[in-house]
Amino acid sequence: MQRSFNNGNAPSIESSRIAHSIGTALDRFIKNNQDQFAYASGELSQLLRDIALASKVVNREVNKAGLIDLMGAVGSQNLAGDDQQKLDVLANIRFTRALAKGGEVCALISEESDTYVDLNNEGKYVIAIDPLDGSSNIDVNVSIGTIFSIYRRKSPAGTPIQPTDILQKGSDQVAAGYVLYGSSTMLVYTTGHGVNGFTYEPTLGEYFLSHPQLKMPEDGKIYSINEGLANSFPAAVQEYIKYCKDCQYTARYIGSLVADFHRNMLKGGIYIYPATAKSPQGKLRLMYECNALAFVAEQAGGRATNGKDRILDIEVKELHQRTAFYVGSKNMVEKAESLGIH
Ligand SMILES: O=P(O)(O)OC[C@H]1O[C@](O)(COP(=O)(O)O)[C@@H](O)[C@@H]1O
Ligand SMILES: [Mg+2]
Ligand SMILES: [Mg+2]
Repeated sequence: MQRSFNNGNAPSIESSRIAHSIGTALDRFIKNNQDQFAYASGELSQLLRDIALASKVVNREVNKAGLIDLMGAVGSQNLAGDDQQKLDVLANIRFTRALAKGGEVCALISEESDTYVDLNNEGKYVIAIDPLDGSSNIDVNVSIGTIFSIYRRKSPAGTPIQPTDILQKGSDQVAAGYVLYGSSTMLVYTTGHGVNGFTYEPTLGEYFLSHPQLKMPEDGKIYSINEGLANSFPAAVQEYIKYCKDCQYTARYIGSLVADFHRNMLKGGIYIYPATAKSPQGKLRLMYECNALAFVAEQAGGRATNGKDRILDIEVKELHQRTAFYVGSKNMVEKAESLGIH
């Protein structure tokens, strides 16, 4: 299949290089783009390979969750007070094990763990992860995901982990991305040199480049927000929703952040989870949900804010810190900001 990248004009060298890289296996792609990583590329390869490996196992379990008794809750709650689903816990185990075995990670921050977990003290990286995003959709066979942020530790490898290693701002991320377990399974990530998407080929058991250099349209006609909570939204958010309706935009809300974000990145749109009466700080977590998607969004030409600050500039004070989240097409987020969202 030949894709034209510039409306039928003679493809530029860059676009034909990109066109021909479609179908490149993830490992090969990382090797071919070693210059894209500030640190020793072997370490990034290993880290992404560990995340890809765990996601393949989780993907297999997600696909047959109903058959292998992986539906429903385990009876305990995480620190956020969410009922932990069996797949939340299992995905957390799969990623923790794969990253521990890989040896590159010294500390793991997870939605499903109250405190960070020490892995390999010689490791140079800290990872924040939402092992299973969209938990309310697990039992109803709707797309779910995994979200990850990768940081370089600040303290020397082999020394005790310091708070400064853990509580890093989003702008300190060296790589970030997500896995989407949808009609197909995709791994999408950035190392600060654009965003690339890989589709999983289950018979070969490998991810292949399918969406090179993803760009988020600057404008869109889709808005994603849980309007069931509208009565407790700030006035400016209600005003922005009215603006979207007046423009006859399309309302789309899956209820899985990764899936709503991914659609809006491809088609153009805005995802909003504001502060509400129930969650006055917002619902979503800065370290393992918003920072990663904000990095991906900005690298794809989009924008991410809490209404006042750029998400990536927000100081991190605690592991499970929440934030209001407005992310998506640049002009749509700016429009919402111009109405005074906060
Ligand atoms: O049900 P609500 O309040 O609309 O919240 C849905 C949001 O909460 C989340 O499910 C939170 O993530 P987890 O499932 O990882 O806890 C997001 O994926 C989703 O966008
Ligand atoms: Mg989540
Ligand atoms: Mg989760």
